[in-house]
Amino acid sequence: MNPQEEQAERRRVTHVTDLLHHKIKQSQAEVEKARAESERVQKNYGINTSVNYLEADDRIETKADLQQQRNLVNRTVENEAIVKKQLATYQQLAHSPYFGRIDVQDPGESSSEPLYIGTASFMDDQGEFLIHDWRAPISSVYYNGTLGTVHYQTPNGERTTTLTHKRQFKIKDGQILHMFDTNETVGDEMLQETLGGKSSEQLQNIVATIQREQNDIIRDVRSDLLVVQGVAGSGKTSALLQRIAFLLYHSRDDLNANQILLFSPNLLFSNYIKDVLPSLGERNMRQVTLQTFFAQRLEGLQVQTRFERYEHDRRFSPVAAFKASQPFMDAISSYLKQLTPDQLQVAPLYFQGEIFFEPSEIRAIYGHQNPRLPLADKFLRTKNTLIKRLKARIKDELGEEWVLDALDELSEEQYQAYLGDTDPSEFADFEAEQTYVAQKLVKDRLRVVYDAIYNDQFWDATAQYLDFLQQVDLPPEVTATDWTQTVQTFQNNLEYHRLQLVDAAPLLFLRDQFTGENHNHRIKYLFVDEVQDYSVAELMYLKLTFTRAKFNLIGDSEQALFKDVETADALLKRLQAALPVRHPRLINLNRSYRSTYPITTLASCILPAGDHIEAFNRAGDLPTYTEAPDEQHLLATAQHIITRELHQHETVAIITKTQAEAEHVYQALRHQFDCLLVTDKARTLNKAVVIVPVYLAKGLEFDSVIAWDVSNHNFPNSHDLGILYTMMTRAMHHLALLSIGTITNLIPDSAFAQSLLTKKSTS
Ligand SMILES: Nc1ncnc2c1ncn2[C@@H]1O[C@H](COP(=O)(O)OP(=O)(O)OP(=O)(O)O)[C@@H](O)[C@H]1O
Repeated sequence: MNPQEEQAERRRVTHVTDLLHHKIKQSQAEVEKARAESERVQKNYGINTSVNYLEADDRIETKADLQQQRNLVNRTVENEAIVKKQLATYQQLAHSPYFGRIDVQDPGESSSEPLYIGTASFMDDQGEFLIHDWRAPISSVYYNGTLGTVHYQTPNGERTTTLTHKRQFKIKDGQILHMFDTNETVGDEMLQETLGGKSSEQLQNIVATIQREQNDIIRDVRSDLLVVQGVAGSGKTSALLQRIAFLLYHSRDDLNANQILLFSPNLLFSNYIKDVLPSLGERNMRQVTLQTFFAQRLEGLQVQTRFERYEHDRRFSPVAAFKASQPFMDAISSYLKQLTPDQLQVAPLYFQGEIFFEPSEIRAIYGHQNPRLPLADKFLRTKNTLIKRLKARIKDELGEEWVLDALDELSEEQYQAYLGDTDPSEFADFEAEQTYVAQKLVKDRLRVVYDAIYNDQFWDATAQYLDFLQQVDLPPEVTATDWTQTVQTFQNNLEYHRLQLVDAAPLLFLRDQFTGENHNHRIKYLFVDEVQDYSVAELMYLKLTFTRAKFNLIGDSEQALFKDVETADALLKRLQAALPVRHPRLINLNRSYRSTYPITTLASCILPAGDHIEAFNRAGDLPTYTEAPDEQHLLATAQHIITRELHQHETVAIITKTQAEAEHVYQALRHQFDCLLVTDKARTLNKAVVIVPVYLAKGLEFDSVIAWDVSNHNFPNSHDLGILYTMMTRAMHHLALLSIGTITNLIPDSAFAQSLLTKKSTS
C-alpha cells in the first residue's frame, strides 16, 4: 500500500470517528429526552390508576383511558430502548468503526466502489453508507471471496459482482494499528495476531476474521438440520454465536432472541459465552442445560446428571448403548401404536379416600376410541370423556350424605362466597338456593378429581415405560440377564424417586408421544453445543418437543466423553435417520485455531484418524511430559510449572480426569497458590490457577494447561481417547502432560509424535 493511500485511510477513519462522536452527542441528548418523557408518562399513569372508581360510567371511561395510557407507557419505554441501543451502537463503532474494506464493481459500472465493513451499519446525514453491517448480503463477499468475479445471496436471489480489492484493518480507539491488502478470504496475518493473544475470561466475537467455512455455517438460512462437525478449537461455538447474530439480523421482523434456545453443557460455559452477542449489538438467546430441561419436565423425580453419569457410571455397556439408540426409541413408538386397552397402565382416581374412576372404566373409555386416531387424539378424547363423566357425577353427588354434612359445616362467609354475586331473590325458594350452593360446593370439592384428570394422573407413564421395558425385543448384544438387571434397577430407583439419565429421554418420549402434550411451538431455532455428548435418544426427544424448530447440532465426535470416538459421516448418518428432515446439511470444520501448531499436531496424533485435522500455523513451545515416580514428585513438578507459567500467562489450568482427582490436587496446592476448584455449581473462573475436571472444561480454553496424571494406569485404553483429546486441546499456548509412572500408551511412541514432545524430569 503506498503512503498516500495509507494517509487517505487514516483520514477516513478520523472523519468517520468524528461523525460518530457527533452522533453520540446527539444520541445522548435523545436518550435523556426519551428517559424524561417515559418518566413523565409513567408518573401520569400512576396518578391516573388511582382515580375514582365509584360511578359505573366513570369506570368505563377510566378503563378506556387507562388502556390508552398503558399504550403510551409502552411506546415511550420502547422508544427509550431504541435510542439507547442506537447510542450503544455508535459508542461501539467509535471505538473500532470497521475492520474490512471491499472494492466492488457491479456489471455495467465503469469503476469500483469501496465499501467498509463493521459490526453495525452507519450512514451519514445524506443517507450514504459509511459502514456496512457485517451481516448485510454484500458483506459476505468480504469473507468468502477472493479477487475476481464473486457471487453473493440477497433476499432477491443471487447477485454477481467483481471484487477488485480487499483490505483489512485493526482499529483501536479510533486509530489504525494495522492495515494490509489481501487476496485471500480473510488473511492469516490478522488471525495470527488475534490468536496469539492471551485467553480471556469470556469468549470473544470473531467478526473481523470469520473464515470461509465458518461463514457458510453463519449464513445458512435453508437447512432445517444443520450438523457442524468440527475438530477441537475450530471455532464451532464462535460460529454458532455469530450465526445467531446473523439470524437475528436476517429475520429481524419475525425472529427474536427468545425464540432461539441453546442447550449448553454447563453453567460455566453459559457464562463463558454470554458477552459475544451483546458485543455484536444483539440480545442473548435463551440457554438451558439438559439437566435443567429434564428436571423441569420430570418434576418429582431426581434425574441423574450428566456429571454424575460421567463420574460414577461411565460404562460403555450394551444396555446403555441400546437405551440411547434410535431402535430403542422406534420400539417405543411401535409399542405405543399397538398398545391394547388392557396394557394401559392406568391409575385409579380417588375422591375422599374412595375410588372415583375405576381403572376398568378408564381402560374401557380408551378402548372405545377409534383405533385409527393418532395416539394423542385418543388420549385427549379419553381425557375429555372423563371430564364429561365427572361433570355428570356432580348431579349424582348432590343428594349424598357428605354434601349435606358439608353444607351444614359451612360458615356464613363460606356460604356467601358460594353464592357470590347472585341475588338471593333470584331463587324460587330456600331449597333452590341450597341446591345452588350445594352444586357449587360439589364442583369445588371435586376440583381435585378434575385437576387429577387435567394433569393426566389417570395414566401412569412410568408404569407404562416399565411395561415397555419388560417386553421389548433385545438386540443380540444385550443379554436377558443384563436386561432383567436394568429393569430391576429402574424399579428400585423409582422407589427413591430417582431416574438414571439413560432412561430420562425414552421415558419422556413415551409420555409425550402418548399424550401429545408438553410440546414447544415457540422456539424457531434450536442449537445444541457439544452434541457428541447427547444420545440419539435425547435428540429424538428434543425433536419431538420442539415441533417448529430448525435444528443446529454442533460438536466434535472426537471429544466424546460417553462413547467411543466416531467418524463425522457415521454421526451424520445416525442423526439423519433419527431426525428426518427435508434439508439436512453437514459442514465439517477441520482447521483448528485455538492451540499452537505443536499442540494441535500432537493432539491429532493420538486420534486413530486425526490426519484431517489441520493445525493453524502458529508457533509455540513443544508440549512437555514428565513421568514421576509418585504423587509427591508430581505435585512438586506441577508447582514448579505453575510458578513458571504465571510469569508468562494469565491463566493456568490443571485438568483432571475426575472430580475426586481435582479435589485431591486442590487440597495439595491450595496453600501454595490462590487457586479455584471448579465444581458443577461453578459459574465463573475468576482465579489465575484453576483445577478443573475435564467434564467441566468442555468448550473452554486456557493459556496454559497441565494435564493431570495421564498415565497408563489412568488412561488404559481407547475408551479414554475422547477425554485425553479434550484435555490436551484446551491449551492455547502451553501444554504439560504429567503422569505417575509411565505415560499413557494413547500417546503414540512414533518418531513423529515423539518429535512433538519434550521429556522433562521431575522437580
Ligand atoms: N475465525 C476466527 N477468528 C479468530 N479467532 C477464532 C476464529 N475461529 C476460532 N477462533 C478462536 O479459536 C478458539 C476456539 O474457538 P471455539 O471455542 O469457538 O472452538 P470450538 O470448535 O467450539 O472448540 P472446542 O470444540 O474445542 O471447545 C477461540 O479462542 C476462538 O476465538
